[in-house]
Parts: sequence; C-alpha cells; structure tokens
Amino acid sequence: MNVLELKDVYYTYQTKYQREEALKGVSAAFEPGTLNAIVGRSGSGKTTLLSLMAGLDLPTSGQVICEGTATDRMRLSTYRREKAAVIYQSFRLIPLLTVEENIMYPMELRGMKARDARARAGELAQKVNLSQGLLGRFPTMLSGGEQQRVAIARALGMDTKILLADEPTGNLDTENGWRIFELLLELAHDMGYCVIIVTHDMELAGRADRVIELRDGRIIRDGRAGQ
Ligand SMILES: Nc1ncnc2c1ncn2[C@@H]1O[C@H](COP(=O)(O)OP(=O)(O)OP(=O)(O)O)[C@@H](O)[C@H]1O
Repeated sequence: MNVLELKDVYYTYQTKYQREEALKGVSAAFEPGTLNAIVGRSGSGKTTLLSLMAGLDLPTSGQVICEGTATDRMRLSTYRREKAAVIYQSFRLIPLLTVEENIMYPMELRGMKARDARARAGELAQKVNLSQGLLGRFPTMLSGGEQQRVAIARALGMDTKILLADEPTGNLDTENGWRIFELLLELAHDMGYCVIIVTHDMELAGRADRVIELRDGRIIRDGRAGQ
C-alpha cells in the first residue's frame, strides 16, 4: 500500500521575467517501511520535488496524494503538521531552546501537555541514540551529528508516517553521515516510516532501498539500488 503518490507532477517557477519548468511529469509511489533516495545533478528538480511532498506548495499540475487524499484537497498547513515531517541539512534547531525543548516543541504546538511531551522527548532521544545527558544542553554545544539526531527526534515527535530529508548528511563528515543514514534506514525498516531523502552522495544512495534519479525535471531512473 502506498503512503505517498506523485501523479504526473509538473512545477513551474514563474518570476517576473522568466519561467522555469522545474518538474515535468513526475510520477512515483512510495511505500511505508522503505528508504528512498532522490539523486540527480544540480538543478534537476530534487529540492522542488521534496518541497511539494513536504506540502510547502502545490504542483502547477498533477497531484501529490497522501493516503488517498491529494494535497490540493486539504489545507497545506494541516498536511505539514500531520503528514510529513522534514529534516534539513542545516538541522534548523532553535538555538535558544535546549535539546529537550527542541524535541518537545512540535508536540506542545499540537497541544500535548508539557509533562507528556517531556516524557516522549526522552523516549525519542533514546530512539535516535542521544544520551540523556545531552538533553539539557543548547544545540550549539553539540556536534553536527548530535544536532542532526535532535532534528530527527523532533521530526519523529510530529507522529507522521512520512519523513523527508533534504541532504541530511550534507553537513556531516563521512562517518557521522553514515551513522545518520543508518538511523534513517532503521526508522524505515524497524518502525515502518516512509523515508525519502535527497542526496548528492551516490554511495549512500546505493544503500537505499530505491533510487530515483532526476534529470531536467524528469525521472530517468527508478529502481532498487544497484539496478
Ligand atoms: N525560487 C526559484 N525561482 C526560479 N527558479 C527556481 C527557483 N528554485 C529553483 N529554481 C529552478 O528550478 C530548477 C530545479 O531546482 P531545484 O532546486 O529543485 O534543483 P536541485 O536538483 O535540488 O538542485 P541542487 O542539487 O543544486 O540543490 C533549477 O533550474 C532551478 O534554477
């Protein structure tokens, strides 16, 4: 069963002076329990595609369908809150909040009581292998790999089935990059998340369950790693 489906998706950036067709008829379906890598050279449309799956905008034509409902049939803010959590290359943690508060933040926004959110934050920290001793620190007092784990724990607190990540290892050294990739793989295989990452790292992509390659806004390869 698909959790997310792209149906003939087109996206055009229209500025005052020019028109850029970034996606030209992209179709694909994504299943829970899988890690999918989107690759392609610079400007091929990867970030644009991820943005549509994240509900930041609607396709110019075509549909992004999540669990049977197209994003143009729901409020995008609801979609973003309930359906797809995003992890960024630059972590995007809130510097004035502690690690624990960063993880709690989206849960509290959803109306969870502070006590429950704190307990859940502790569980999620454990899930992403962040030691409890780090919970009281501020993000700047952590390594890049640790900060990305906090960002992943925060995303898990959104309770979505879809996890999107734009270059999640892009700011990390090779070893930490692999560790984060392995964590994402575990979240897909052991916890059933549908994980979709954009990456320039072909070695990492080769370990994903599936690799989708874009060129000039079209899919030119879609298959299991190594095919
Ligand atoms: N805000 C924008 N306004 C106009 N054109 C844009 C905008 N953002 C992206 N584009 C264009 O859309 C196309 C796809 O861009 P996109 O950022 O999706 O590619 P990408 O594969 O993620 O590239 P990179 O690997 O360099 O991040 C490119 O031709 C780009 O110049």
